[in-house]
Amino acid sequence: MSTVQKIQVAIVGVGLVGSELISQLLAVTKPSPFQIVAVTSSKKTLFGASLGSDWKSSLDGSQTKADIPALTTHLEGLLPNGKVVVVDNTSSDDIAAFYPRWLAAGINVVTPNKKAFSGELSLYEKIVESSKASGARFLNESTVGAGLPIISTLKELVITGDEITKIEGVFSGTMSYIFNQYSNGSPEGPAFSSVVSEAREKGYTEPHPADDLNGFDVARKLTILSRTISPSSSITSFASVQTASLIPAALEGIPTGDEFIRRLPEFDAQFDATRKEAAAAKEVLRFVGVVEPSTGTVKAGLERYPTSHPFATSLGGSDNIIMFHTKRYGARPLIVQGAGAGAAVTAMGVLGDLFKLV
Ligand SMILES: NC(=O)C1=CN([C@@H]2O[C@H](COP(=O)(O)OP(=O)(O)OC[C@H]3O[C@@H](n4cnc5c(N)ncnc54)[C@H](OP(=O)(O)O)[C@@H]3O)[C@@H](O)[C@H]2O)C=CC1
Ligand SMILES: N[C@@H](CC=O)C(=O)O
Ligand code: NA
Repeated sequence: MSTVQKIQVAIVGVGLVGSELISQLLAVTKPSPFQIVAVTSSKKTLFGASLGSDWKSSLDGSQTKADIPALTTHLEGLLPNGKVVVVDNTSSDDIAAFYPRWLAAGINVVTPNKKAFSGELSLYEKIVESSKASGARFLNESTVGAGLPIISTLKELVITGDEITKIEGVFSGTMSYIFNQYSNGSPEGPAFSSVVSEAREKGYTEPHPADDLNGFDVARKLTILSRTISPSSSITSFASVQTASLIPAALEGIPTGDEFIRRLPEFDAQFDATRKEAAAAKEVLRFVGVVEPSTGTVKAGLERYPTSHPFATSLGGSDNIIMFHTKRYGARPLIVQGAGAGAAVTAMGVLGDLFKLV
């Protein structure tokens, strides 16, 4: 009788999403197709195939320092036993830079980290080439819309020959939460800084919330979508996306999220004036993104919508709403909506990608 080989999973990054992913992996119905072979924080690594719910204390007690090149060598040694996958749950450029090496070696990559797919085109091209050469896959569903089926839907539209005319929507769970709370047509409401803090406490923001408020997180998602439509998309990096930042000039470049959040209340009056202006016109504020391949338009910014518009009436919590306008779907776009941030839904998207390797 042949034994089914388990997929050997190495987890890099055990913050909100990484910890939740481990919980979801440990809860997969037995016999699980997965075996966790390594867990790495920014400081330590734990090797071993018998991780249980006490993995955090085991990792804390590990004497093995975090060392990605050493982890890579270890994983290469496991390839003869069956498929190996690295799950990158960091937001690190340094970890993203390892993807071409992993893929070239035959190690699959699954990740919610947007950096590799939205940064310099040369890194993205190396990733695509390395994957093609070895057959190892990179899967990144949770990079856009967290667990919502955005990347998989787009890939299916493209591969079946539909023509994407426009993708538009609310792509940031943080921005969605902030403006759903902050701007509902009334001139009064909570302070801007307080809703930003709430979004952070709920686990929606990037490790540094400025990466959400400057629009870069949305610009990265739009870059990923553009490259998914066409790997030869002309976007050289997310930095070339037309993006309107919400960060007051005096708060640019603040190194830590804590200090950024502490100083934000200084600018509440400025944001309040924008809310009042919108309310006076019976409009709400929403941070939206657009990709229009035919014109090469890729842009993200704060827009005003009538209080009757679906962006005003149908969004709650951290909802994303993404509308795919295509030739086949004609005048009525294909719409995907739901929570677009948070540990549970993001880890679910990552786990869903892992199942695609089974
Ligand atoms: N939260 C969400 O709703 C969503 C998140 N994502 C993406 O998921 C990823 C993780 O987000 P989240 O869990 O919220 O962020 P966290 O900040 O909670 O977790 C990130 C973790 O990565 C660790 N880390 C950083 N560098 C390294 C390294 N070199 N080696 C190993 N570990 C490292 C950090 O450790 P340390 O603290 O020690 O530096 C931290 O624990 C990000 O890329 C984010 O953009 C995507 C969709 C939604
Ligand atoms: N910070 C991001 C997390 C998901 O990508 C967001 O708010 O959407
Ligand atoms: Na998604």
